[in-house]
Amino acid sequence: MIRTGGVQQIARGLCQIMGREISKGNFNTNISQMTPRGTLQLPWSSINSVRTMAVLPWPFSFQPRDFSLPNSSWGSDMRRLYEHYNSQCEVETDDGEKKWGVWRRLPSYNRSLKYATGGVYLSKIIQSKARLFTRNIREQGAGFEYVVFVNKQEQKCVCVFQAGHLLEGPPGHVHGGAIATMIDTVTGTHATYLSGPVMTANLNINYRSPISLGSTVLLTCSLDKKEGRKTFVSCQVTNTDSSKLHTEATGLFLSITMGHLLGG
Ligand SMILES: CCCCCCCCCC(=O)SCCNC(=O)CCNC(=O)[C@H](O)C(C)(C)COP(=O)(O)OP(=O)(O)OC[C@H]1O[C@@H](n2cnc3c(N)ncnc32)[C@H](O)[C@@H]1OP(=O)(O)O
Repeated sequence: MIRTGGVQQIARGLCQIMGREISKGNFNTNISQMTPRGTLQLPWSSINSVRTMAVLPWPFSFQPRDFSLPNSSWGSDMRRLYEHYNSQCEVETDDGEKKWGVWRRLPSYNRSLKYATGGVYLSKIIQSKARLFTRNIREQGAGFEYVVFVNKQEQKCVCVFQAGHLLEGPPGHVHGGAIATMIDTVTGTHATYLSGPVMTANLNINYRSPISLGSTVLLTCSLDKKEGRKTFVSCQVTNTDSSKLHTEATGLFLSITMGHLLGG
């Protein structure tokens, strides 16, 4: 039996991951939880044992690894596009003051809810070995390497995605299911950022041209409309200079209460 407080804490954790907070049942953007470098100030920083370990860099600490940060497997296109958007997350005013830019980098963990809630309620809803599907391949560069940036002003988000060798479908090219996974992940993240907790109700995907294994592509998502509990998002997957369309998709996301995930 989950107490109401537990459900609220899980919901709050999910929203903190997305840079939002719950206020009297509404979702409000809360950029005050984000540090100047675009990462989230998460509640576990107040937990003593974690704070003690936080001085050590991953993988030598129990601090969760943020998978959206560059690693040695990233190729030049991936790094260049990361820098391009990351440099617009923070701008310097004429008097040298740092201010938020139009983009935010979203951190990415392999067990978002656990880290967001300190793991207190996680064991009651998912197995201890559960991991986020896109973040469960240990070898860097072998699977899904990606980083998501959101632009609240334009209700737009981009994902820079480098497809590793374990995602092969047709020889030398990326599996359609892996592309669908990334589209679901990024459109779902965008819908969550805009509307709070959602689940995918419908995805329509048109594959226009194959994606070479190992290449970097851009997923660009925009909000089409919101109607009550429904958030409609569209997505284009292109090469890095947007001159070639690989895939296009539309998604419908339904807002849910955390009770929906708990089977309520
Ligand atoms: C922090 C890390 C973020 C990572 C992001 C990862 C994103 C990954 C997202 C996912 O993969 S979610 C997993 C895949 N999705 C599912 O498993 C969802 C399974 N389906 C459900 O749980 C329910 O069907 C759903 C929550 C989607 C809707 O059930 P509800 O009972 O809440 O809604 P209901 O069936 O009453 O429908 C509400 C409205 O939506 C409409 N609707 C529902 N499903 C639809 C559908 N498939 N197509 C079109 N319309 C649909 C429905 O007609 C109705 O329209 P009206 O209000 O206008 O009458």
